[in-house]
Amino acid sequence: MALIELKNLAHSYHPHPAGENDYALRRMNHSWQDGRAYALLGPSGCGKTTLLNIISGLQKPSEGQVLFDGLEVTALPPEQRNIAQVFQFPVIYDTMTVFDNLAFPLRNRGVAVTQVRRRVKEVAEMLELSEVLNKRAANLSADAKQKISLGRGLVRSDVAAILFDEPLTVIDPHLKWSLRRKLKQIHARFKLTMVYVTHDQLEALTFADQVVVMHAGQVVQIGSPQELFETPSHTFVGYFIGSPGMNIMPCRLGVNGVQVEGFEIALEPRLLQAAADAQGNLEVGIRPEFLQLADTARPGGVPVELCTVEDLGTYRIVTVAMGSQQLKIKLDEAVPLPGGSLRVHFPPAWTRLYADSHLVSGDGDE
Ligand SMILES: Nc1ncnc2c1ncn2[C@@H]1O[C@H](COP(=O)(O)OP(=O)(O)OP(=O)(O)O)[C@@H](O)[C@H]1O
Repeated sequence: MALIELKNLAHSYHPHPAGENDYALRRMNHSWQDGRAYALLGPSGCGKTTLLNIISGLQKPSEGQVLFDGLEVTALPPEQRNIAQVFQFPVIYDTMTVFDNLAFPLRNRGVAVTQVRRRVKEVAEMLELSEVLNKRAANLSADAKQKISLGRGLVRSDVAAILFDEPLTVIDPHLKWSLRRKLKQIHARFKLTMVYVTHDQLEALTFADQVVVMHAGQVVQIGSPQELFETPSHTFVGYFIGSPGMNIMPCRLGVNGVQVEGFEIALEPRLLQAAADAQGNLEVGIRPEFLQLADTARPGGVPVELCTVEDLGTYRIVTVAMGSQQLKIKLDEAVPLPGGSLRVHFPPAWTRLYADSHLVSGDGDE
């Protein structure tokens, strides 16, 4: 498995790009660690497939380099990159048995018969294909065929990386859940370098230990699911991750924090100085999970009007109006909805500040 480095990488499908908007991928520099599972997550058209194809060699970037373990592979085709790929739709040999399909990538490389058998059995067991190993692939369901495709991707242990392009698209929703978990277990067991493209946040957050969030041809954050949730480094990550997404409101600097429509929202003291130095349009952000709703008996907070309460089983989404702004609050079903006049409290530890969409950090590294 390999360390993947992207150096000054950019790609435009235009022969003569005139400006940033002509780039499907804007200039980026990243190192993706050996043995980790990365998910490329973002909405349609943000450049995920372009980036995956550049890593696999299906697409040559118009600028920059791709390195595997320090060796440049930018101009090499996929077959010379020692990678495995799994696509949206099954790529298998219908006339072969499941065993022969799984064995194919190993036999192709002259792996010894006993080793082929051992590895095929191991992968088949993990993907629950053991029962059908001797059946012809042609007679199986679409789900089973895609599992074979996944197995063919996972069967070699000597590949630099395994690249997945929305591999669970054709899978039945019920099975999707178990396959996502399986892939995670397989990763934990074999420590494979995996890059997985998806537009589904649940898929990315369950599968990956590092999620690469993309927006308009740029990587806006690489982090663990927890980091993306707790400290989105870009407002796009705040909106895109979480359900509902982060509450984000325009604000200006106040005395002990920021002001939104004349109401003061406190910031942590270490963030205050950075806030004073920040340039650009300021916005304050907080996740619906961290806002607290109270009645007037609790001192402090910002007065709000109740708009709607959506009951979603184990929790409720409460929408309140704070002046002309609307805020979403996620309340556990066990927490009673306060009555009378309502106030919302913004815990400073969970209140984030953004300048021109980028996180203002109070850690002195901004
Ligand atoms: N072969 C191509 N020629 C010209 N433009 C392209 C080509 N392939 C992709 N694009 C454009 O590049 C941008 C990024 O596309 P890409 O397919 O990489 O995004 P994506 O995030 O994978 O989206 P999706 O999930 O819809 O596949 C889009 O604006 C797309 O229209």
